[in-house]
Amino acid sequence: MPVPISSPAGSACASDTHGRPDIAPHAHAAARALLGDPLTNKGTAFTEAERDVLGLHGLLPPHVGTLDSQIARRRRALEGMADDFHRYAFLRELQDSNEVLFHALVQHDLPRMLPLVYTPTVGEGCERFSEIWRRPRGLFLSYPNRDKIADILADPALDRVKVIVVSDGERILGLGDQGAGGMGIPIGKLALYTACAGIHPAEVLPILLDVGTDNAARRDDPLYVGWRNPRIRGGDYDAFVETFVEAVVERFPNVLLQWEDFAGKNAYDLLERYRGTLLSFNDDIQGTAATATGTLLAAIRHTGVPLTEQRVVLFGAGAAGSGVAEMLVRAMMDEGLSEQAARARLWAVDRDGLILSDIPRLPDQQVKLARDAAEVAGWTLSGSHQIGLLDTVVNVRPTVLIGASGQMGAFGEAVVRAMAAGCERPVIFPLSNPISRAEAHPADLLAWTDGRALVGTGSPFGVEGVTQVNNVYIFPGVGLGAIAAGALAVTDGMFMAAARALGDLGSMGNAAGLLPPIDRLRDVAQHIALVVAHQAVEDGVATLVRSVLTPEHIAGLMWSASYG
Ligand SMILES: O=C([O-])CC(=O)C(=O)O
Ligand SMILES: [Mg+2]
Repeated sequence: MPVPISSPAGSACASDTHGRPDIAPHAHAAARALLGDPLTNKGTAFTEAERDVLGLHGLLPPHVGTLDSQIARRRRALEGMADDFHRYAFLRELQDSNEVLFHALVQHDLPRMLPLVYTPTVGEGCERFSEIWRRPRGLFLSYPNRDKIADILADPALDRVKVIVVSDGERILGLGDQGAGGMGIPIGKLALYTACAGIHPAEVLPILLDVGTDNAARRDDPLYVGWRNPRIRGGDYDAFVETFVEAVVERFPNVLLQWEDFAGKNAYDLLERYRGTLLSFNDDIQGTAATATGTLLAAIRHTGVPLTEQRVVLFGAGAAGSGVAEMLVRAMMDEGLSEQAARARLWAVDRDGLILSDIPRLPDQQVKLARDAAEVAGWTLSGSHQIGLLDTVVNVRPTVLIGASGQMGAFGEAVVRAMAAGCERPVIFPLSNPISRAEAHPADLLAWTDGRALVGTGSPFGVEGVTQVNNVYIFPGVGLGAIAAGALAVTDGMFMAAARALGDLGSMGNAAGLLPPIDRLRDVAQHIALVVAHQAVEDGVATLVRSVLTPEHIAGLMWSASYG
C-alpha cells in the first residue's frame, strides 16, 4: 500500500497574467512538508514529473535517482562509519527522513541490517538515546501528561495505526532501567514488523510510557530527554497504565498491542489484566517462550531425545525464563505427560539459587516452578548455602540449559563441562541480550563441549553453527496472523502453534543452524502468520473464517518497501 503522493490543492503551478509560471506560497510550504515527512519523502528519487507538479525543483539537486541508487549511496556511507553505534544512529536518522528508503535498505540485506537496527546495537541505542536524539518518532506519554493521553492519541496522523509496541523502559533487554531511552526498543521492534511482517510504516506506533526512571546515571545526565523523576509505582502506576489502555481501546479498538521490556511483575500483571480487553501479548514472556520452545523442538530433530524425556535447567526465572518454563510444561503435556510429570522435568535457578518451595516470598510465577526441599536432600553440594547453577547441573545432568538471567558469563567452563559430561548433545541457549549480557560466548560453549553442543543465542555472534534464538522469529508472524484473522485476542494456543510451526520449519538451507537463516525472516513470518490465523479460528477468537485465511490472503497484507 504505497502512500499516495497527491498534488496539494490540484497543481502547485499557476501562471501569472504575464504567462510566467508562478508557485503559490502555500505550495512552497507543501513542498517542504512533503520532503520533511518521512512517509512521503522520496529524496532524489522524485521524478521530473513529480518535481513539476509538486513544486520540488530547487529543493532537490537536479539528479533524479532510483531506490537502488539511493540504497547504494546509503550503504557506502554506512560501511564507512567507525562502529555499529554510529551506524545505528545513521539508520535511525534515515528512518526519520525517508521511511521507504530505510526499509528498502533493511529488507535488501537483513543479515547485515538486523543487528544494526535491532539486537544487539539497539541496546546501546537505548543507553545513549538522549545523546542521539534528533527528531520525534512515536509517542512519549509521560506521567505529568497523564490527563492529555486521549488528546495526544486523537492526532489524525495516527488514523492508520494497526500495531503498537509499548514499553515503560524498566527492563530494556538485559540492561535494566533506561527510562525514556527505552523508546529505542518499540522503534526497533516495529521496524521489524515492517521488515519481516510487511506492516506498513504508517500503521505502526511506538510508545514509551515515561513514568520516571530509577537509573540515577540517566536522571543525572544533563542531556537526558526523559522525565527526571524516580519511577512512579504501585496504585499511581496502575492508574496511569489504565488511563493509557482505556484511551487506546477508545481510539484504536482493533489495534494489536505488544507489551515489551516491562520489568517482571508488571510484565505479568499487565499481560493478564489486559489480554481480555485488548488484542495484546507480552513479547518477553510469550514471544521468548515460543522462540525457545520452537528452537528446542528443532534441536530435538538432531538429538533424537523426545521432549518428554528432556531434563531442562533454566537460569533466570523472571518474565522471560518463567514464560519459557510454562510453555515447555504445556508442550510436554501436549505430548502426553501429566502436569506434575512435566514440571518434574524442569529446574529453575534464580538469584537465590535453585528455586525451592520453602524460599519465602517467591513471586507467583516462581511458586509454580519451585522444587520440594525433600527432592534435593540427597544431592551432592559444593557448599552449605544456596544450591547454585553448578550444583544443579551436576545433580540434574540436564539435556537442556537455558539462560534468561542477563548475567554475562554465568555459563562458565565448569558448568558447561559438567553438563557435557552427562549428555551426548547438550542443548545450550544463552538467551540474554545484548551481547554484553549473554550467559556465554557461543565459541566457548562449542570449545568446552568439543563441538557437541547445539547452541542458540539471543543476540547474533556470527559464530558458525550457532543459531540466533531471538523473538524476531516469532512476534512478527504472531502479530500478522492475529491481524490477518481479525482476532479479538491472542491465545496461548496461537503462541503454541507458532512455536510448533517454527520447530517444523527446518533450517531452510541454513546448514549450520537450527532455524531458517535471517534472510528468510519474511517467509518465516508469513508461514507463522498463517498457522497463527488458523489457530485463532480454532480457538474461537477470529472474526474471519478459515477458508479466507489462505497464504495469498496473508501475502496480500504484506507491504514491501518501494515508492509505488
Ligand atoms: O529484543 C530482543 O532482542 C529480544 C527481547 O525481546 C529481549 O531481550 O528483551
Ligand atoms: Mg524484549
